[in-house]
Amino acid sequence: MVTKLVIRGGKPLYGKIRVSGSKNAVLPIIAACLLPNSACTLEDVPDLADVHIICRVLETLGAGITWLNSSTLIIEPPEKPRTEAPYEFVRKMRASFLVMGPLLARTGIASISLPGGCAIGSRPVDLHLKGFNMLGARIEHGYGSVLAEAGVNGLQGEKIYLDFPSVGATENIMMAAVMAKGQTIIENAAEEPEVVDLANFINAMGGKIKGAGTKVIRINGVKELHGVTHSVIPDRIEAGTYMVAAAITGGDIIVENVILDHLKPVAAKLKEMGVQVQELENAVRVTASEQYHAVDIKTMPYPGFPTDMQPQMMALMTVAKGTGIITETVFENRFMHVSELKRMGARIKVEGRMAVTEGPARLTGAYVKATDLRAGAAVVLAGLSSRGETVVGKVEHIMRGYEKLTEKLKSVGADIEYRD
Ligand SMILES: CC(=O)N[C@H]1[C@@H](OP(=O)(O)OP(=O)(O)OC[C@H]2O[C@@H](n3ccc(=O)[nH]c3=O)[C@H](O)[C@@H]2O)O[C@H](CO)[C@@H](O)[C@@H]1O
Ligand SMILES: C=C(OP(=O)(O)O)C(=O)O
Repeated sequence: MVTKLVIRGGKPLYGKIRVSGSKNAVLPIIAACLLPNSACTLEDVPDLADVHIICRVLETLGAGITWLNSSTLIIEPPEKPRTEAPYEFVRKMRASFLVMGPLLARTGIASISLPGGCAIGSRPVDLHLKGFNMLGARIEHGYGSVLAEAGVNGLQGEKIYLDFPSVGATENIMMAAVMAKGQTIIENAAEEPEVVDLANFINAMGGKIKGAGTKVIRINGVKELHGVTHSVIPDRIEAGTYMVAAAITGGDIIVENVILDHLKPVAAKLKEMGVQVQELENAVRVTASEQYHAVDIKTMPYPGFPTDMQPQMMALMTVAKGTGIITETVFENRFMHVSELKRMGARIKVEGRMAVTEGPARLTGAYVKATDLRAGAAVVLAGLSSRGETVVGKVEHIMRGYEKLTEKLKSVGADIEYRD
């Protein structure tokens, strides 16, 4: 079993990398495959640990899963889904909780283990449950699980205001409401591109969702949905990570299969630091400069700067000149990478939700660990630009979100490999 990544850094990366389909778009889309009355085909599905987990969850609920090839998936919905998603899966991946909305829509009842917190925060699901409750489901907690049950009349459309534009709550409520009676309005909804991809998928199946990508989403309930073929959007966070790889190694990479519109805040901050970012057709070229300047970054819900790119940008900031302030507003504990980057020579101080970087630091290889997915990406990026050898432990976190990471990086000249 693979347990670590070994990187011999200091090489500028040159060439082309193709970005895979989005992890965070495909997970809710796979959950939504429980909704229609016939099979769906999903294209550009990334071959990732998280994708295999959600597929196992669907199989447990009675769905049929067939891989046509490494990126095409056929999902046959169960005629009568089972209604329980056990802890075994939810423990491994919080996004398993996204089957609750579709199960409620299909069967009127769902029992899912409560996902605990994780390395980046406590991550409650209160907003998901509040939404289900407003649609008429009774919510009961017990034995580490949550049971949601619609009354005899099924779910009823309602106006739901989210206290925070939660991505998962918006998606889960949208999926629950798609076959409810009447109209559901989600106010202060998440505007992330992954929410839009899910809405497009559901609409192609016959759903009636308007406004996805804005703060107000209107869903008119329909009686049933039918299977379709859908191509998943490119992964904006994977793209952003490779953009930083070009910059931090002093290289020049064309990142292909990119919707640059989804990466506006990342591209803007890279340019502000002095990185050259050139838009191409469905691609972006990122060319390094001699010296970068530190900037201030504040993570926000979309279209703000994505929290999922914060650790990678912090890695780049450590080699930039001057003082930069990174403020994390989305998750309360997303600075686990700081101590790992410091082991590599970075100068960073954390004060509450702010991290202050001082640079430029000359990074050196070290033994570090991937404390979570994007923290792992940050230490890989730092390792690629460091002198000497970096060994990254706990790579299972990285494998959750980066398809063919070593192959892609090797193809642009990196010296990197997974090891047992
Ligand atoms: C699989 C997936 O798509 N994951 C993404 C999704 O996670 P996820 O959907 O879990 O993120 P949310 O937008 O829900 O969470 C944002 C904040 O809201 C809080 N919250 C959320 C729900 C709730 O019921 N109550 C509550 O308080 C969370 O604790 C967190 O502090 O969006 C995050 C924010 O862009 C990304 O970092 C994750 O990569
Ligand atoms: C935090 C992330 O994912 P998840 O919500 O699945 O933990 C991420 O993709 O960076």
